[in-house]
Amino acid sequence: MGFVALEGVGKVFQGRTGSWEAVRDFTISLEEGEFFCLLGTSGCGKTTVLNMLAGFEAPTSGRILLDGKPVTGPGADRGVVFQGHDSLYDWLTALDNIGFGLRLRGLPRSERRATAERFLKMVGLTGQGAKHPSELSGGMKQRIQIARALANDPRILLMDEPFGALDAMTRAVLQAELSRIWAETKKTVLFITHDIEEACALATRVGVMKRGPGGTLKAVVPVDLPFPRERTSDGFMRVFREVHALIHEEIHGGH
Ligand SMILES: Nc1ncnc2c1ncn2[C@@H]1O[C@H](COP(=O)(O)OP(=O)(O)OP(=O)(O)O)[C@@H](O)[C@H]1O
Repeated sequence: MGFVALEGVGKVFQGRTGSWEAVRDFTISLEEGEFFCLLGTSGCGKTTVLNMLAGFEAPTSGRILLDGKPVTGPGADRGVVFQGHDSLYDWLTALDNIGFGLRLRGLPRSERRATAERFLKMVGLTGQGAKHPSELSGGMKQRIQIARALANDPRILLMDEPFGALDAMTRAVLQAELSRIWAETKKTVLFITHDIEEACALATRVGVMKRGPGGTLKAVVPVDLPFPRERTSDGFMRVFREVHALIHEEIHGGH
């Protein structure tokens, strides 16, 4: 069994207009240290899968195990990074945002500060720690979110389209930074994106989902290319085309 195991996981939401099967029979096993990108068309259930692993939503069928133990709710062993920046606390400085989880865990101020500074540096923002979120650019806020998640030393990083709202240039820079940080920290990452190129640039494996209702894993493509990825290389193009074909079928109705 892998470090993370989703076994026959399903989710049916009960809403005002009836029930909706968001995810059906989703099974995947992730090795420790792997970077798994989950791709799929809008509404196929990607966020629902991530939310269940994060412990924000309970599966209605199947089970989820982290290091052999069932996931029953959120925990410090999982760090979550979202697309928006709303999850940063505006009344705290960037440094205090990074150290927030450490404060909750009761670490002394000096230790918190040293750890927060270390992660501020890791995301390339040394010297910017005294700024508040409203004084930071979108890219900087995403860096702070990543630093905050890492400062808590989670076993796995769960990232839901973290670069989705950024311009193409900032996005490319942050992709490169994340790839470097991943290599440095050896964290396991589950990364959701709509962007095929982003997935092929970052992942050790790309999972493509079938469209909903009842979104499920359709195929897993290993990306056996060295880092940093050369996006114009033949190998990259080959993987890109393979993933693109899988997504294309979902958009255009093939099954
Ligand atoms: N709390 C909820 N109650 C009812 N239905 C929900 C709820 N959350 C999600 N859904 C439905 O489940 C399906 C999957 O949603 P989800 O957000 O997981 O998709 P996604 O693949 O992440 O989409 P996107 O790429 O657009 O963010 C959608 O049809 C959505 O409307």
